[in-house]
Amino acid sequence: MRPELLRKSKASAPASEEELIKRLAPHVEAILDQLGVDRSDPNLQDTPRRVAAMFLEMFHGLKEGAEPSVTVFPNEERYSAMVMERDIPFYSMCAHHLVPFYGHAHIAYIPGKHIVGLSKIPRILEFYAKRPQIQERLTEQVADYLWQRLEPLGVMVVIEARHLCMEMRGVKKPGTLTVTSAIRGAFENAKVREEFLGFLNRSQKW
Ligand SMILES: Nc1nc2c(ncn2[C@@H]2O[C@H](COP(=O)(O)OP(=O)(O)OP(=O)(O)O)[C@@H](O)[C@H]2O)c(=O)[nH]1
Ligand SMILES: [Zn+2]
Repeated sequence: MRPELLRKSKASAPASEEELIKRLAPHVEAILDQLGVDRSDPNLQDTPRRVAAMFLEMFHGLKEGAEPSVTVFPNEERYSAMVMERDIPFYSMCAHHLVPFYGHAHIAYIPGKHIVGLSKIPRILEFYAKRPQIQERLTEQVADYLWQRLEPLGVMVVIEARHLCMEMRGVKKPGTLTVTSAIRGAFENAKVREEFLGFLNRSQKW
C-alpha cells in the first residue's frame, strides 16, 4: 500500500536522508529570513538542518519502505471474540497547517482465519500518522489496512485527538476533543459496537 499523499514516483532513485536534509534546509532558512529572524543568533545556527531532520522524522510514513511488516498468524485457537488495543497514543501532523494533532486510538478486530501480532497494530497507526494527515483519513486508513490484511470478521477504530491548529491559533479552543470512528463488518451491528464501548469505558486498573 503506497501512501496516497506521495506524488507519483520519479524515475530517479530516492535521495538519502542526508541529501534530503541538505535540500530542505535552505527552504527553512528562507522562511526564517522572510520572517526577519536573525539567524546569526547561536540558537538558530543549526535550526534549518534541525527542522529539516524533524520534518523527515514527522513524515516518516511517506518514506519508501516505511510500511511495517505485519506478522499474521493462523487463528489456531479459533478465537472469535473481540481483540482490542485501547489508549494507543499517537502524534500526527495536520495536513492543513502542518502543526501536530495528537491523542489516542482504540482499535479492535474480531479475528477470522488470522490473528495479528499485537505490536503491529500501533505500527500500522504510526505508519499512517507520520505524514500530513487529517483525522478522518487516518481513522479510515487504519481500519482499511486491518480489514484488507487480516480479513477479520470486523474492525472498529476510534480516534480521539486534540488539534493544535484549533488550540494555539485560529479559533483558539484549547481542550477540544475530536472523536472519529470507522467500522467494518461485524461492527455494523449495534450490539457488537456496544461491546467495544464497554471495553473502552472500563476504568484503568493500572
Ligand atoms: N475535517 C478536518 N478538518 C481539519 C483537520 N485538521 C484541521 N482541520 C481544519 O481544516 C480547516 C482549514 O480551513 P481553512 O479555512 O482553509 O484554514 P484557516 O483559515 O487556517 O482556518 P481556521 O483554522 O478556522 O483559522 C480548519 O477548519 C481546520 O480546523 C482534520 O483532521 N479534519
Ligand atoms: Zn490544522
